[in-house]
Amino acid sequence: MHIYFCGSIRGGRQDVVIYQKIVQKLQKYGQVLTEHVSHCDLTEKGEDAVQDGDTFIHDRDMEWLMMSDVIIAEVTQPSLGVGYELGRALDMHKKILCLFRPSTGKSLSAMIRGAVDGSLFQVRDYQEEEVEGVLEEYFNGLVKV
Ligand SMILES: O=c1[nH]c(=O)n([C@H]2C[C@H](O)[C@@H](COP(=O)(O)O)O2)cc1CO
Repeated sequence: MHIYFCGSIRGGRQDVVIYQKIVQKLQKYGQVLTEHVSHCDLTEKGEDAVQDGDTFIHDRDMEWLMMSDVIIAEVTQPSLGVGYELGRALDMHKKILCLFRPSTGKSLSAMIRGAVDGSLFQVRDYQEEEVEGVLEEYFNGLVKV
């Protein structure tokens, strides 16, 4: 299974430790194409060492998105890039799970929570310590579909 993980980069790296926890768990279910999003040495400048810069990043990520069977996004830290990825993935009719932590006091964008459709596009509110269980539940549910 190809898994696309979305998390904030230029939007801010405050949640990178949670991204690491999520990616480690996701790797039990398949290949995480965007593993770099969880690397603690990736700063909010982004992958500035990549040749051809932002066009390369965008085109590579869109290709990975197309190849993906499922998209998992941590959406607590708002990110333009993650919002864009989710909109594109929705148009591709991909299975999408957005993870949000209300305990931060933040309010998730209506353009994400309001996109929930009861099947392909899901939002799950969670607490940090629950994240592995939430992912297990989601992937066990996918197997049954
Ligand atoms: O260097 C990068 N590499 C990369 O893969 N991305 C993708 C993956 C992330 O899920 C998302 C983060 O977007 P943003 O940088 O706007 O927070 O965009 C984004 C950047 C920088 O914008």
